[in-house]
Amino acid sequence: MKTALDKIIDYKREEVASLKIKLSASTLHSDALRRTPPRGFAQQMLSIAKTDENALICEIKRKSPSAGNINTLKNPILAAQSYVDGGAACISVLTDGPSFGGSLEDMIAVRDAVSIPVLRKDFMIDEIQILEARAAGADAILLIMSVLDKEHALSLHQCAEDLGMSILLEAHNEAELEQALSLPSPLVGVNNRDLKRMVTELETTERLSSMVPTDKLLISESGIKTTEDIHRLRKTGARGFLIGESLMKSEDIVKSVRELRDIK
Ligand SMILES: O=C(O)c1ccccc1NCC(=O)[C@H](O)[C@H](O)COP(=O)(O)O
Repeated sequence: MKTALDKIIDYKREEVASLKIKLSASTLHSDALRRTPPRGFAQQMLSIAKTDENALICEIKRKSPSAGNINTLKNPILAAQSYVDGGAACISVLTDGPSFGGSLEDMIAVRDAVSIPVLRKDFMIDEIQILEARAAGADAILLIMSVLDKEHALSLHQCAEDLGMSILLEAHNEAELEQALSLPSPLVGVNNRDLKRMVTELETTERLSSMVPTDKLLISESGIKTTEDIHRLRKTGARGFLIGESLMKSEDIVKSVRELRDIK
């Protein structure tokens, strides 16, 4: 049976095919190069983590396959501004429509409204999506190891790097993490959510953390809700945290971000 992730990748292939009919890679490439250079997403994460503070990537997320509706979010800019006021290091904006209710327009609006780096969170399988992301202003992209073999991940990594973007590499198990660690980006995310079984366990970061060398920044992703969760994850050496649902559901986003950021 197909998992939610398999279904997402199926329709991403269709989206990529239509994008290629609608826009040429060379036009997108010129648009991407005409943009002002990307904000340093990796630099921002690394410099905060170096001070032993928590570098939070706060996510704009309306709905998800695991949670259903999270926040109708009429204006993503308001949430993004609260993230900035709370002290987020960077912002991630889900741009997938069918499963997450996001759009590239959300990312553009957020990127224009804030001055911190912004990641286009989507399921990247083709260079054209990366060109589209940079042409729209994105500073960083996510590469999910479970949907890319090593060669494919390396070529997408190269494409993003050539455009000056930062790359967050995501792994959920030992083999994926090995693949992520073989790539140059210093940002290594361990996703606590098993995207195939849709189960979220913070133990995943605890189990895999010892594989991550000190010259990489370990970023724990998904299922992070409380100050206790951050306490627990900091013990693994993680100083980066990617948080969506719990912040999107918070009644006071600024306060929640501040609390999670300030935990030592
Ligand atoms: O969140 C999902 O249900 C999901 C399902 C299938 C593929 C990806 C999915 N999530 C993407 C993410 O990586 C999370 O949005 C991110 O790590 C934040 O997680 P959370 O704090 O649990 O919202």
